[in-house]
Amino acid sequence: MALNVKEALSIIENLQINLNYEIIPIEKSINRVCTDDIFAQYALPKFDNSAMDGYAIRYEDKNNELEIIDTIFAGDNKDTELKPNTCVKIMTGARVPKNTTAIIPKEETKEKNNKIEITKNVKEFQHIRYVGEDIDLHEHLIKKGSRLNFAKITLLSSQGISHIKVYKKPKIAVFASGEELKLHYEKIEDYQIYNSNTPTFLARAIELGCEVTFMGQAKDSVESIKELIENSLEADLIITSGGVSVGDADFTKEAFNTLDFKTIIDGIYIKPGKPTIFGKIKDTYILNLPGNPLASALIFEVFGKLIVQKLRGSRNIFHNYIIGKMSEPLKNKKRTTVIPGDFDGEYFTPSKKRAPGMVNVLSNANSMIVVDENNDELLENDEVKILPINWKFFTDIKKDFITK
Ligand SMILES: Nc1nc2c(c(=O)[nH]1)N[C@H]1C(S)=C(S)[C@@H](COP(=O)(O)OP(=O)(O)OC[C@H]3O[C@@H](n4cnc5c(N)ncnc54)[C@H](O)[C@@H]3O)O[C@H]1N2
Ligand code: MOO
Repeated sequence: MALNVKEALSIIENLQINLNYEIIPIEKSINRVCTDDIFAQYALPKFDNSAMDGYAIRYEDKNNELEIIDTIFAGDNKDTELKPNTCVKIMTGARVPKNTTAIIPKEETKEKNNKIEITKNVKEFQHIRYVGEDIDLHEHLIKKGSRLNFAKITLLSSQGISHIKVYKKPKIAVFASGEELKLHYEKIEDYQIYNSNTPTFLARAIELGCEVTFMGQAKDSVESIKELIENSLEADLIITSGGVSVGDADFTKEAFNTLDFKTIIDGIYIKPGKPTIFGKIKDTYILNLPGNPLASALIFEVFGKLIVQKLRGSRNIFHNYIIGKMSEPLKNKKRTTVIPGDFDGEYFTPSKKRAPGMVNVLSNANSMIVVDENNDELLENDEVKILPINWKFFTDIKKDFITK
């Protein structure tokens, strides 16, 4: 029996998955998910140091002439101590001498005969970077299940962590079925169409951090589909499309059933894409999406992406959204509906053409909204929850992005 959207999402949220891990150099960990919480093993800064090239002084001496008693460079290991009416020439990043309570930038001093005079107001403790003000010792730096990106790599390298334990990339196998389909590099007859779904899911799974295998294309026979499924059982997830509705050539379900397929979801009350099937053979999950290209792509965005997040070991297994406004009104029929569209940073404009069988929709859409079955009309300027699809957030319109 078909499930509603919340029920289907909750099943995905609660999937119990055994994840494998590996240890890799941090430079190679971009977009991977870490298996453990990571805590700081060093405070940062490790020692009180200067934020400016200039002079370390005792604050109470600020109005006096100060004798330069030493010079300290970043990386020096000196234990110089400031005595009354002395100062130390210091470079940015160098450890401050004992008793330092202010750093005076070079350009705020006059130097003559190995002495300095301060020419500007001084605040106590100015330009000193204190131990631990950036990172405390034992601070929780990275949460288990976080995606590693350049900024997390900043943290890891600043701690001298060279290798990190990450979950293995999920293995995704993709194939399609349908006698009318030809692969994009094959010759095509007038009565045939190109298989655009398989390359779509291969590309999307790579974008989402998976390792993909293209398994080929099944013919419309139980035997052929069965062979492809059996060949794909090393994968963590098989994504296939087509053959899920009630047509005479829809053999996918039958092929699954001969292979001890355990159904987890059999249909979701959503439009498009109601005839979606999700299940498992042994340890391999199978997402059988509808053949219609837009329907399958949108179902993948709403449900498939979260399955991938689970398989990646990510802690982020829920959709997030941005609030925007409708740029135009929209009618909704009595079904929870996924509407692709374009969000310009303020307004969401539904894609003009969006029939389930179309291919020319998502290349011009950066996001989607999911409209509740009980909401039969959205008006212009109504607030909506916008979920990202292609979300790099650059635009072809030059905008003034400075907050004034
Ligand atoms: N009598 C009914 N007919 C249909 C129903 C229904 O409830 N009762 N549901 C409709 C809905 S909704 C959908 S969605 C489709 C699902 O069909 P299938 O998943 O069985 O897919 P196919 O019949 O194989 O193909 C549907 C459509 O998509 C094209 N297609 C399939 N695979 C690909 C591919 N890899 N690349 C590009 N295009 C593909 C295929 O040529 C068909 O046009 O069923 C409705 N019918
Ligand atoms: O709901 Mo079907 O999945 O219209 O395309």
